[in-house]
Amino acid sequence: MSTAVARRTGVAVRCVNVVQIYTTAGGHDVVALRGVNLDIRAGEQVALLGPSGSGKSTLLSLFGGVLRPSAGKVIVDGHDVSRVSEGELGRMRSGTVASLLQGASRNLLPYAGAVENIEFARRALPTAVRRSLPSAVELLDRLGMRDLAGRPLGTMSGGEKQRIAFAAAVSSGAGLLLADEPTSQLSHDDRDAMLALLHLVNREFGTTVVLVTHDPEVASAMPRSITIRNGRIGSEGRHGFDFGVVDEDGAVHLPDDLADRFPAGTLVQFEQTPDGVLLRAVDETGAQE
Ligand SMILES: Nc1ncnc2c1ncn2[C@@H]1O[C@H](COP(=O)(O)OP(=O)(O)OP(=O)(O)O)[C@@H](O)[C@H]1O
Repeated sequence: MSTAVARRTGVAVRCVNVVQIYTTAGGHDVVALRGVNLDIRAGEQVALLGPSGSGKSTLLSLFGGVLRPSAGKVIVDGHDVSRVSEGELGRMRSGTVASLLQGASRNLLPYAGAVENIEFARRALPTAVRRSLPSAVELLDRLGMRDLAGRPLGTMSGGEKQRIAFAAAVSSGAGLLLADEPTSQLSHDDRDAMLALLHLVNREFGTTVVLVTHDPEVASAMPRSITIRNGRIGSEGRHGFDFGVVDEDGAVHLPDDLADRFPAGTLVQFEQTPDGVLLRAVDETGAQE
C-alpha cells in the first residue's frame, strides 16, 4: 500500500459477501455480519445507522484493517484486507485510514496540547511522508482551529477536544476517515461544527468519510446513509429518500412500517403492475388476506 506521498484523494471501499463471526470467551460464536455487499466510492460521505448490535462498529473495524473478515472480501484502496500481510495492514492503519474513536479522550494525549497531539498521531508515518504534510499549526489553521494551537487540552471544552481529536485523526493525510459516533455527547453547536469539519476535509482533500451515528439529523446531513439491520444492509437513504437494497440472493429488507404488516413467515404474492410491483399478503390457500 503506497504511503509515499501525502494523499489528497479519497479511498474507495468495497465489501463482497462479508461475514464476520466473533468467538466469545465462553466459546460461543456471534454472527455480527451476515453477507454485506457494499460499494463506497472514493470521496463519498456515508453515514452508517442501525440499532445497537446491528454490526456498524464491526464494519468500521473491517474498513480500518483492525479486523479481517471471517468470509468474503473487504477491499480498501484496491487491497483485500483478508489477504494483505500484517505489515501492509499496519501501513494501512497508519497512512491510508484515519480513525476517530468514540469519545475525544480515547483519541488524545490528555497532558499535551493540540500540536503535540497532531505530532504524536503522525509518529508512525515514514519521515518522507511526515515532511510532505503541512505542519501541525498549518493544519490547525486550514481547519479553522488556529486559536486552539497553543491551548493546553485541560482548558478546552468537550467540543474543542473533539475538534482536536479530529485534526489529529486527519493529520496523516489519510484518504479514508472512519468516525465512530463523532457527534455523540456534543451540544448542537459543537455537533454542527464537527459536521462542518467532516464536510471540509471531504471537499478540500477529497477524503472519503464513513461515520457511525445514532442521530438521524447527523445521518441526513450526509449525502448517503446506510442502515445496517441484523448484520445486513437494511436500506439506504439518498437525497432525502429511503430505498430498499436487493441482496446477492435477491432478498430485500422490508421498511419498518411494512415489516409490522408482514411478520416473518407471511406468504406474499408479487404482482407486476404498470407502475411497478405490488406486494400482497395471502393466506395458505393463496387468497388475498
Ligand atoms: N469482540 C467481540 N466479541 C464477541 N462479540 C462481539 C464482539 N464485538 C462485537 N460483538 C457482537 O457483534 C454484534 C455486532 O456488534 P457491533 O459492535 O458491530 O454493533 P453496533 O451496531 O456497532 O452496536 P452499537 O450501536 O451498540 O455500537 C453484537 O451482537 C455484538 O455483541
